[in-house]
Amino acid sequence: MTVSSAPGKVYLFGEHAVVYGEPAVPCAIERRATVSVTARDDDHVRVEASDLSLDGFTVEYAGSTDDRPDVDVPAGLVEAAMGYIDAAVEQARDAADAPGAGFDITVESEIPLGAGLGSSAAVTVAGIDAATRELGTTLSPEAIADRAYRAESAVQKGEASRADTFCSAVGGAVRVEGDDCRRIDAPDLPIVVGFDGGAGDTGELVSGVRALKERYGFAADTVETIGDIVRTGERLLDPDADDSGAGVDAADRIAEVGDLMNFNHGLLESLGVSSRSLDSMVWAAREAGAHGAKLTGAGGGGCIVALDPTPETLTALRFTPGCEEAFRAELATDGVRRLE
Ligand SMILES: Nc1ncnc2c1ncn2[C@@H]1O[C@H](COP(=O)(O)OP(=O)(O)OP(=O)(O)O)[C@@H](O)[C@H]1O
Ligand SMILES: C[C@@](O)(CCO)CC(=O)[O-]
Ligand SMILES: [Mg+2]
Repeated sequence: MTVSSAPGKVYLFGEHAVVYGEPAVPCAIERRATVSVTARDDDHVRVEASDLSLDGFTVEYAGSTDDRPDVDVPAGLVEAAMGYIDAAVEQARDAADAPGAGFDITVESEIPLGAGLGSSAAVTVAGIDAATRELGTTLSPEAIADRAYRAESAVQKGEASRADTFCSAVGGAVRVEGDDCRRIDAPDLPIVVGFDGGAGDTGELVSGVRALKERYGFAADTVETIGDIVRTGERLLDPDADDSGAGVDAADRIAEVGDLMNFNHGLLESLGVSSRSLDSMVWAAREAGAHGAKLTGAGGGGCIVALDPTPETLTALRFTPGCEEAFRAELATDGVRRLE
């Protein structure tokens, strides 16, 4: 058996705009998906993903193409839910030049699904890494990132950037602009996450932004302005990379990163990807004294990210109607981790 894990992420800034070639800065967080893979004698794929919940159903299923799960859920839903694992298996078979390889796969995850914390990227990255190693091929984190991007892109019908998968594969804070992906130095950030218990559909939300952008010039400008926020923010995170932020006190720089996150949230809201519960968690964090707060990931529901070194935001979120869970998130310095 081969076991790999990969982290989820929050976006400090840049989601959605990154799909159109603007830069984005996601940060990996210590919430992981763990995938265990054992090669089979035949070409079947059996998947156990017990925390996969589909509109209120929790299913445990087996089979990739032939023996689909025996549950009372429409086949299309299961197909959609299994897409990332199927795509990861395809990438691993291709990388190891073993088109007929079969696997028993178990997925365990601490990352809520569809909530903006990159569960799909983490499952895909860990799945590709474990399955390729099980077949005797070891890829670099960058090669895993590239294959995971191709897998996510296929499932999301081309509506994906490299940001989530690169961040999950290499860990830390990263900067992604088109095909240019790199790790960046970032200070230790006091990250707090609020989760409304809900989810958004990444593909649908991305299409919504695309439609607005095609219809209105000012929506296209909004996407470009998000890029400007990222270009300003990255100089604050890593003043050594560019001396425009040098000489500014570290605490002041983190406070300014918070201002930029607030600005970024407003623009995401105007692009139609926020929700009432995300907005109310953002406001709860701001009123509690957070440096800044914004939705993270595709939006529509799910998580917000705030910066606050004090316990105030965490406490306020826990008392905010609509917030189901709030936690402090450690930056994950490791990306994909090889456990067995
Ligand atoms: N534990 C898991 N087991 C199996 N599949 C999972 C698991 N976690 C996530 N997935 C897959 O990822 C899908 C969710 O991906 P989606 O991109 O919609 O949200 P996300 O990655 O959590 O958030 P975002 O992309 O906004 O950061 C699930 O529907 C499922 O197909
Ligand atoms: C909305 C989006 O920018 C981030 C989802 O976590 C989509 C993507 O980059 O693939
Ligand atoms: Mg995703």
